[in-house]
Amino acid sequence: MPSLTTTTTTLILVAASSVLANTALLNIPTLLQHPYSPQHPLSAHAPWSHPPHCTTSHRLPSLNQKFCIFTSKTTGPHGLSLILQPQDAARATEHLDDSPLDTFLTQAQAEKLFGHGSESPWQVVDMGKEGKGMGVKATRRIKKYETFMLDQAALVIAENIDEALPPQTVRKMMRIAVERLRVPGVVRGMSKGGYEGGGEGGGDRGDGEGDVGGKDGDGGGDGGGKDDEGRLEEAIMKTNAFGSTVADVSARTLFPDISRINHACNPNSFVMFSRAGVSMAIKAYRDIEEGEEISISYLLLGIPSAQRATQLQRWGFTCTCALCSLPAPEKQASDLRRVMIAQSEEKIIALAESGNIDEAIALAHEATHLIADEQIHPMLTDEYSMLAMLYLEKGDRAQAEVYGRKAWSLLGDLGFLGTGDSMGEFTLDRLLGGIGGLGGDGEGGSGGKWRRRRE
Ligand SMILES: C[S@@+](CC[C@H](N)C(=O)[O-])C[C@H]1O[C@@H](n2cnc3c(N)ncnc32)[C@H](O)[C@@H]1O
Repeated sequence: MPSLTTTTTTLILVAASSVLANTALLNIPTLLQHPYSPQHPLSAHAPWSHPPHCTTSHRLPSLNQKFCIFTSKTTGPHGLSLILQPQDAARATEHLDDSPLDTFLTQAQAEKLFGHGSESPWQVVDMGKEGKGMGVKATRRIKKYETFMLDQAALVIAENIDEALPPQTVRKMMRIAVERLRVPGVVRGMSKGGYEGGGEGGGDRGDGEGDVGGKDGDGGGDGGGKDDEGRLEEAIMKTNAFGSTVADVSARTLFPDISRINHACNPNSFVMFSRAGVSMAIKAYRDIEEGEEISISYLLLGIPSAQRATQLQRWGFTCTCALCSLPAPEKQASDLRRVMIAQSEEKIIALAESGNIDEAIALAHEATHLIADEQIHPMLTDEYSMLAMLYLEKGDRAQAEVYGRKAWSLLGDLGFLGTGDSMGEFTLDRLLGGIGGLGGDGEGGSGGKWRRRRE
């Protein structure tokens, strides 16, 4: 099942993790008016607002695995439905109160975005003749590295459910999961190219609270329902969901606002997930002008055009972004640079492992120029970290510090070091310790120490 992927290939040190108690000081935005409450006051199924609706697998090798719909109507702006195995949902409850405000913004940033008199820096608009359906545009100038959009998941579904349950059962569960949200219309409206505002029980199927009445363990099999039941929700998840990890489970996750952002191969923005995987932020890669479309890459940054075209087929459109529309000779040159960047990592590691540190350094510098030419500067975090390691290996600690600092600074700008005070000061040891698998202990290349740990 295709889903959007995050775009960074960087050596991720630590994800945003700070929890700043800043919400009390703010004019709390709608986004946070309904925080998850472990003691759900209205529900006999606390922390859930509905009885879990469960279905058990009759298939090998997932025989007897139970998947249930767990809904908290009061989480986030629209409510949240999880379709997970019960033990995973239980683990997920520990994280559901992760407010995107706390995770992604300092107090000053939150005040700017949501404080008194502030207006949303983005809006969902019909992209008209461009043939992209809806999209998101900036309503004011957005600064490079500004975090300007937050969203909370409305629907999370375990990736492995398709192996355990028949498609019509999965579809029915999606339909019920959406129906149980406080604002089902916010999801259902995504298929019509516009969300008109749902409200309680919005959409065309009512609220559904009494509809399913699913008791835990009802073992409902494929249960009733027309065959086309849930096709709308299935289609929406197919084109709009992000791949993410929730409670250590691979999942498809729907973020109603952020899912409106269209693709560009060299986008102006990128996504960040919260540690819990149920909140998301959009950050600018560069300055964005008022009226400009917000774009993210659905694919890994830096891949050549043929690969991009193949992978984008999953979303059912032909890419016409600036990079895909280059004249043939320029596109070929771009592809060549991208292939060279991709190959450089293995070559640098091979050179380092065989003790050719100067050559490895020269190649890493060359890669930084190619990355700059391709305007995919987030990939520089890898090269700068490599250079820090290589210079350290060479015994040039001063240069190692220079490149280590560049890597640290870029990782911070890209949001990988948390926010505000939680970012901490740069030290080479901290950087290299965070990278883990990269070597550079000054003892020559051996034992695979140059291999990096990828997230
Ligand atoms: C995640 S949704 C984005 C929001 C969507 N445009 C809408 O109306 O809700 C992905 C879908 O948007 C469209 N899309 C996204 N980026 C596009 C692009 N660069 N060119 C054309 N269509 C695009 C495709 O139909 C794709 O399946």
